[in-house]
Amino acid sequence: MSTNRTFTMIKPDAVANGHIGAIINDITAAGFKIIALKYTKLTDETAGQFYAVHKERPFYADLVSFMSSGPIVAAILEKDNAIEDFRKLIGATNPADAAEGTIRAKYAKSIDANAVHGSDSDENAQIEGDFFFTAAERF
Ligand SMILES: Nc1ncnc2c1ncn2[C@@H]1O[C@H](COP(=O)(O)OP(=O)(O)OP(=O)(O)O)[C@@H](O)[C@H]1O
Repeated sequence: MSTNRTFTMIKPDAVANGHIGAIINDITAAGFKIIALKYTKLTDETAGQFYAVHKERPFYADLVSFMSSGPIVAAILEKDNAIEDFRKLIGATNPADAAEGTIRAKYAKSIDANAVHGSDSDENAQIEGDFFFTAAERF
């Protein structure tokens, strides 16, 4: 299992608000290399599968319907210390708590519409990347 990769999604709010380019620019400027990239849309079913770990949480239904409400961008990123550095780059889950200059501080509106996803472990980065990309789609 790779320890230098993470998985991200630019969520429907940030796509709808025209922030794809700015967010990808912030990501590459921070030293992440794009290994795979896809503009796509989740259905209720695929969003439910992706977030199955949160099934028992009170916000699960809202999260699934939000994540399938519009197109997203999915990507696998590579950098030393990718998981931790990417979570620093995006900031706290709730943009109200996100440090100045982080992606969520700049582009997110609320805890549910929080602009981006970042994997929380090497294991989940692998699982989440595999959810969206075949081996032939990684470069
Ligand atoms: N209290 C909440 N109310 C509404 N949505 C929430 C709440 N907590 C988390 N979420 C949503 O569920 C997602 C997953 O929650 P988690 O606790 O894994 O946060 P995270 O790891 O910072 O976010 P992500 O997994 O998207 O990077 C969050 O990004 C957010 O969109």
